[in-house]
Amino acid sequence: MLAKDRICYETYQETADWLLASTKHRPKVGIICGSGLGLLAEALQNQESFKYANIPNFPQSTVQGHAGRLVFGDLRGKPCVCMQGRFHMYEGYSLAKVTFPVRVFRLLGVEILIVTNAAGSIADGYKTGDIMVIKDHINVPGFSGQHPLCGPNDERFGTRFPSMSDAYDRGLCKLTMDLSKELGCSNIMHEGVYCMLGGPTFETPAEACLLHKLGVDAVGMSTAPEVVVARHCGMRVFGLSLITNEVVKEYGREEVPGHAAVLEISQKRAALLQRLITELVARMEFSTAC
Ligand SMILES: O=P(O)(O)O[C@@H]1C[C@H](O)[C@@H](CO)O1
Ligand code: HPA
Repeated sequence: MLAKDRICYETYQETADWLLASTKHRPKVGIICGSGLGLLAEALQNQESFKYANIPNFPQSTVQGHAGRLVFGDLRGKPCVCMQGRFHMYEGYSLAKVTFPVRVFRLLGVEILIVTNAAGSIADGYKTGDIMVIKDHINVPGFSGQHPLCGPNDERFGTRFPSMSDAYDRGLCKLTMDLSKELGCSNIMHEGVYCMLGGPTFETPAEACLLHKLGVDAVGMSTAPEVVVARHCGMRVFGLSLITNEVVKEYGREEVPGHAAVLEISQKRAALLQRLITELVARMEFSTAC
C-alpha cells in the first residue's frame, strides 16, 4: 500500500468516537450489504441511520444498489450495525478506504462481521438465485500485493502475520446450513469458495475456465479485503454469496452478465437472506454482554 493511502489509528478512532457520541446503540454484529442487498438493513428494529456523507472520514458509495447509509438497530434483541453500501477497489478506492468501516466497527465493539455479496457462479450445479455460505476465499488482488495489510503493521489492531486458515467461522457456517433446513431453503444452499477479482469487468470465458480449474465456486469483486481486516483485528466472520448470474464458460452463449440483472436477482432474494441472517444473529453468542 502506498504511504499516501495509509490511514492512521487516530482517524479510525475519530470516526468511532463520533458515532459513539451520535448514537446510543452499541453494536456487537456488523453487517455489510452486497449489491442490491440493502434491504437486509430494513429488518433492524429501533433503527438509527447516518448517511456516509455526514460521517467524518467515511468514503462515499458510488455504485448503483449501494445506498450509502450506516444503519444501527437490533435483530431479535442483538445490537447490530449495517452498511447499506460497501466500497470496491474498482471505484478507485485504496484498500485502506475499502476496509475503513471494518476497523471502525471494531472500535465500536463489534465482535462478529457478516459479509454478503452478489457473485457469479463458477461451480457446476449452482443456479441463479442460489445462496452460498462462504467457507473460504481466494484473494486474487492479494497475490500481487494489492492487500489491505501491506505497509507498517499497527499492533493495536492485530499481529503482523495473521493466519487465514480459519477465516470463516465453522460454527456459524454449520449453524446457517442447519437453519436453512428449518426455513425450508436447504435445496438452494451450498458451501463454497469465493474468489475476489478486481473488476469492474465481468470474466472472459477463458478466465471463467481458469477459475473453475482452481476450485472456485463463485466469483465477485469484493469481500476478501474486508474479511482479512476483520480477522486481523480479531473479529469472527461469516459470509454469504448470492448467486446472481452464471459466469459464461463457453463461447457463443447468448446471455451476457450485467449489473442490472445482478440487482434484480438481489432484490428478489433479499427477503430470504434477511430471514436467514435474522435467525443466525438471534442465535449468536458474544464474549462480552450486550
Ligand atoms: O458489493 P458486491 O460484491 O455485492 O457487488 C458485486 C460485484 C460488483 O460490485 C457488482 C457487479 O454487478 O456486484
Ligand atoms: N463476476 C464478478 N462479479 C460479480 C458477478 C460475476 O459474474 N456477478 C455479481 N458480481
